[in-house]
Amino acid sequence: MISAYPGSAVRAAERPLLEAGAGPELMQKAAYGLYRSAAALLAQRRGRIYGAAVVVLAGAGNNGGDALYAASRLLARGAGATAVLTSEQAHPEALAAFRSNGGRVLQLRDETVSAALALCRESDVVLDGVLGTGGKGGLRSQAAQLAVLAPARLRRGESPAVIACDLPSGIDADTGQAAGPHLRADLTVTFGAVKTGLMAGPGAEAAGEIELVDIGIAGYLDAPAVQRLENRDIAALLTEPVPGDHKYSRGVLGIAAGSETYPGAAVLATGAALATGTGMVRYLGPEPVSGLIHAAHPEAVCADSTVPLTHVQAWVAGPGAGVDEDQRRRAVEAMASGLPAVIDADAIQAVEPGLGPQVILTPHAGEMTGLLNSLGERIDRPGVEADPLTWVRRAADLTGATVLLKGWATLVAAPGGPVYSQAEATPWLAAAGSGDTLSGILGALLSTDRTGTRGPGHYARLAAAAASIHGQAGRLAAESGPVEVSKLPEGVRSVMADLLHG
Ligand SMILES: NC(=O)C1=CN([C@@H]2O[C@H](COP(=O)(O)OP(=O)(O)OC[C@H]3O[C@@H](n4cnc5c(N)ncnc54)[C@H](OP(=O)(O)O)[C@@H]3O)[C@@H](O)[C@H]2O)[C@@H](O)CC1
Ligand SMILES: [K+]
Repeated sequence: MISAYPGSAVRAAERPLLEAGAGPELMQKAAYGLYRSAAALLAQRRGRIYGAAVVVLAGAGNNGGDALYAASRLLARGAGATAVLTSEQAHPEALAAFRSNGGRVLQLRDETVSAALALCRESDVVLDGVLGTGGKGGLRSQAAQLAVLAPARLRRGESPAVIACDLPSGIDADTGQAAGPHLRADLTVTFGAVKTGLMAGPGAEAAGEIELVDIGIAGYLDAPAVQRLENRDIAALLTEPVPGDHKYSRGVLGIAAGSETYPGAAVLATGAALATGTGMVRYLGPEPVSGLIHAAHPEAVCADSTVPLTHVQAWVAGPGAGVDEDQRRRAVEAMASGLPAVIDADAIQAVEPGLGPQVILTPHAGEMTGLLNSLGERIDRPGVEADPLTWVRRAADLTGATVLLKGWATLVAAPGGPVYSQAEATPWLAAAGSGDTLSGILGALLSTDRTGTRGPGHYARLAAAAASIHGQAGRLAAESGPVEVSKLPEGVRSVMADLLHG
């Protein structure tokens, strides 16, 4: 499990150590961690550090100090380095160490911006030390013009790789908001604790991979604000069939999805649920959709029945339901059933406050905007996308349901409880039908759930697990070309096999 803390909490945890005079020691630990990550990346990209071209973007504060000390160590290994100073001040001791190891310095001014950008583009690695947890707002003045730098991951492996020191400059360390122009990275090397701003919204996109450097403050931190499940956490949430099980004891998933207008959503949700592993799928919906499901998945049991008359352990309602009134009624009944229920897509419009955490709403940003406005908030879609951490918490608190907000980092909030962030997905999953498969995966996990723990956040953890399985399946599929959503269940089966037996 990865635990994340607001930048303000990390600063508070550092305070007693700083007051005890340990600031320089903490900075050396941070800088050494950054140096090691940069050295590993350079060794991987070009075989050796000797002769590498390094650019340090250094702001006025300790963040720039970290980056300058890290670059000093690279200079000592034979790299060449230039510091681009984005402020009139720089950390004095770190800059002196950098100069004495042979580093060159370029002061960023209007007339040097293009030279600085050219240096970056010709380098092997850029260390972004403009702003860390002390940054307020986005990049200012000439530094804002550096935001055009594209990390190598966006440019098919070309140089330079960008490494963010603690967090990408211009990103809010608490919320992940970009308060204006900001830098983006291939790798963020973060100190003391992962910041929540790396787990949500623009910050999650800008961070790239995340590496944590222990600087000895973990003991001073309280409970994390955001967590991320790793595969061993997900494996502990899964239930495997045992000898003596039958289809009903394993768990039955009811799916009230699809309509004559959008029949495919029901087929996709059913396929994903079966690939995740459930005892049986009972499908409720119009006859033409049942026919398609039978053709693709003969093991599904289909009926045009109601929710109260159908015996299942969990529900999925909403994908592809469109304006079908019967499917809308089934979604309302599923929410009222007391059973775990995934409420997706069109069914989200039927949400009323007063739900329980066993109801899991799975909106994308557009559906989230509609939901929040129906609950009395005044917010538009860009507002939700800019600060998804705030809004996913708000939606969970307003509805009483668990809320999964899809995105580059998918966020899951339990009402009043923990928040999870999963960022395993690939941009290839931004495709029609992708959300339907996520519903099926989550429905299957809920239907077979026998972990017996129902503490706060239990349903949020299962939803986070589903988001991770979905993302990993997408990545696996993307390895062999563009992702075809109807084939995603094959990837889901592989991911499940690894989780269960890996
Ligand atoms: N504390 C510790 O123990 C350890 C901290 N560590 C490291 O320190 C980092 C925090 O360092 P920090 O507090 O010095 O703040 P930092 O992020 O470098 O920037 C502040 C400077 O920038 C300025 N400034 C603010 N906003 C601005 C903007 N938009 N555009 C331009 N300038 C802006 C601001 O000036 P102001 O505007 O407030 O006058 C101030 O001069 C942390 O992320 C980690 O990397 C590690 O070494 C481990 C030990
Ligand atoms: K930074």
